[in-house]
Amino acid sequence: MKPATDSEDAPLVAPIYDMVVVSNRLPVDYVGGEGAETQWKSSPGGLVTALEPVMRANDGAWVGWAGVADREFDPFEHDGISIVPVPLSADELEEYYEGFSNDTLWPLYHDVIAPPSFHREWWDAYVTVNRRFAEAAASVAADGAVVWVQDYQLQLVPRMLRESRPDLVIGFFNHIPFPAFGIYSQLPWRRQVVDGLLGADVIGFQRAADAGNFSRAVRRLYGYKTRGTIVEVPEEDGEVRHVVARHFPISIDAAAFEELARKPEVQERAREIRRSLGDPDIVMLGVDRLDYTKGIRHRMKAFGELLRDERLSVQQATLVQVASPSRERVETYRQLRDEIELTVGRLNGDYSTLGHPAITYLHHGYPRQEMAALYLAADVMLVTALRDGMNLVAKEYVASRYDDDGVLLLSEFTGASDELRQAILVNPHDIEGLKDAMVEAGSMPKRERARRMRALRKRVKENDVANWSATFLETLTGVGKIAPGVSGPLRSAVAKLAEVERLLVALDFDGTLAPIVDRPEDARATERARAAVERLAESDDTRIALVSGRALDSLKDVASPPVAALLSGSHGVELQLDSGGVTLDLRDGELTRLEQLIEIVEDAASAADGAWVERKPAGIALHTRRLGTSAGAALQRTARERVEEALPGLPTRGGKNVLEFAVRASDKGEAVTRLRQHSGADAVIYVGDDVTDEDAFATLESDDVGVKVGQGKSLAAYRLRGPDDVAELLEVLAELRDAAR
Ligand SMILES: O=P(O)(O)OC[C@H]1O[C@H](O[C@H]2O[C@H](CO)[C@@H](O)[C@H](O)[C@H]2O)[C@H](O)[C@@H](O)[C@@H]1O
Ligand SMILES: O=c1ccn([C@@H]2O[C@H](COP(=O)(O)OP(=O)(O)O)[C@@H](O)[C@H]2O)c(=O)[nH]1
Repeated sequence: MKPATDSEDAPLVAPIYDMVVVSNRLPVDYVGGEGAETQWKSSPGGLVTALEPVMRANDGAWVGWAGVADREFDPFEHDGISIVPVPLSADELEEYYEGFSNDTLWPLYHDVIAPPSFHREWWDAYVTVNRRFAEAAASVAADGAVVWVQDYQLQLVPRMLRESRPDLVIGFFNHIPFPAFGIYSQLPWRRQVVDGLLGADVIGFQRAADAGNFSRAVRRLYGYKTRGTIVEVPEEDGEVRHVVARHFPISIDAAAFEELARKPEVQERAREIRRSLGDPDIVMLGVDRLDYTKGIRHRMKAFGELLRDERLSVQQATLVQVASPSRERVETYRQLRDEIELTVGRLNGDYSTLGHPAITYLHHGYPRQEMAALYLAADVMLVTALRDGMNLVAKEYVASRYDDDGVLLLSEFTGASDELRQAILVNPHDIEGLKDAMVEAGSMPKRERARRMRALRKRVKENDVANWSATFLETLTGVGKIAPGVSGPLRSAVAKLAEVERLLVALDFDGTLAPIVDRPEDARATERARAAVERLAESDDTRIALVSGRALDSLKDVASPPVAALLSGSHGVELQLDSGGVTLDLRDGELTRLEQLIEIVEDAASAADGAWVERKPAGIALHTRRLGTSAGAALQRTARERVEEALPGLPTRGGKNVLEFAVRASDKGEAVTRLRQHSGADAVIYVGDDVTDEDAFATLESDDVGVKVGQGKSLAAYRLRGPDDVAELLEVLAELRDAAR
């Protein structure tokens, strides 16, 4: 690390970074001292744990607060990461961080476990500090850079950035829950906060339920339309901006944790920890920031009652509780510390014997290596949070247990419980249930422990932190390398989908089942894709639908779909459902417009060699693939201008080397909605490659799966490279569905 100095001049920054992360905390906190090595220590909490590997992999800048008031630091480099410190005064620290962030938003967003305080001067400080963070980010972001803002302390930054730097691509990730509207609506500044967030292009949440709560808040406070994961935000210029609000469950560097746990010195340390505890049969472990959301009191109460009722003894079982110091100047946290320490003292006084402590309480923050040793030493990991955005400790425990041993007891109020279903899931408010679960965990047979841990480990490895950031950033920018085949997370999503009773498999054709070719009439699905589609179409509980921009006749010619397939052509204008008929009938005005349209576009196309016009039942498509990029773009511009002049307001839509006009507005989203209704599907998987498929992705709901084929900005959560990988996906789906029956 280069030494950081107090700066006398303005900080040395330049707008050179293509990727900027902005979070309240930097990965290191300034802790004083003179030597370069002793001035900084790692920051607490899961946010830093998760983002550090992401930042190391991207050559970006990390903008944040250095953990100390009234000090300014020049930008510096730490462990390969460019750090841009933002200063906070002592008053701001009190009002923006301890006050509005941790005594207003934190309790409010965690279901008012503690009462939130609302103070107008705290809000003013929050606005001022958010503006400072936005300015700092803008000052280092290159033209068109990606800026990824983190967490509840900085919810106004996306809008502030969009206003000052419309060139930026802006993402936001909320690490904590987003509450139900009944709770959120208590916030006096509820409209400003939602507006601040809507400045982002993509807003990420930990759980689908959080994203749902946010969308509801948008509808209730602003009346904006939301479709699936999309919020339609009207802008001042009259345009409608699409903001994605969906869940991206965060994770850890699972391989790094396993590697740490496999080190002989870590294993020796784990044995040493057990010996120091008097070698009991069962070591129970809790690791948390000392926070009232973590349910530390509930777990101690349950453990104390088990000792009292002699369902456990201290010779048999001991509890190690790491409670790392957190937000110590906030009154609720001080009170909590007193209460916990009183409880520990009482329980130890009542139940400990020499050499057999009831509770070993450690009010310290430990380095990662010690954490890994603790995880290995623990037979039972207790995660009893009353509400927690994710809880990375649960995932770290699983990642460390390469021996397939250990039991995870996990609160259903953590984000982690959405994924870690093979844990013993508990409601920590139910003390009797919690006690039973603790006894069950302590006495679980080895074979059962191994079965559960294997399944948990598979899940954590499949969705690690690299996958989390890649998925978020791909949604944000549409770029990134797509790995070959069906990725682990997509496979997991499909496995979940395979279990629903009625499934709709909706597929685009060109570029998805069939490789793109120069002459549209030559397109054919690959043999493998066709076989997989036919296999899926054989069962009554799975409906196949082809959703194409092509006219229905042309689709039938090239796709030869299975008899049972539902069909949608001309971007949702034509539908062929089970009754066999095609729904489309143009009114007189539409027919006249269609004739005019054909004349204009055919005339424009006749001037360009290689241009090709396709007539559709309710429109026309101008294909420019054979013209080359600039000539194609010029022809499209001319056609667009001439149509706009003669038929103003006619719906148009650009695709890959194609420009389409329609006399009736419809899109693939409407088609999917109609197909969903018709098939009575409980869930939908939609796979498509073109920009016109984005309308379909926009209608998907939280239990659905959207798969974008190829590169490009997309609302879909998953990616595949091309038709061969689509075929593989459909084969996997067919197999899992057969297995689920
Ligand atoms: O910075 P502090 O005030 O000391 O607090 C530490 C961090 O705590 C919170 O962590 C959250 O993020 C984790 C990773 O996504 C997640 O697993 C956990 O459930 C959350 O509570 C907070 O959100 C961070 O901003 C703080 O830095
Ligand atoms: O003494 C400690 C206690 C916790 N942690 C780390 O802090 C993070 C806590 O993240 P979590 O999501 O569980 O909760 P948060 O504190 O962010 O609310 C995890 O990576 C822990 O390994 C740590 O390094 N040392």
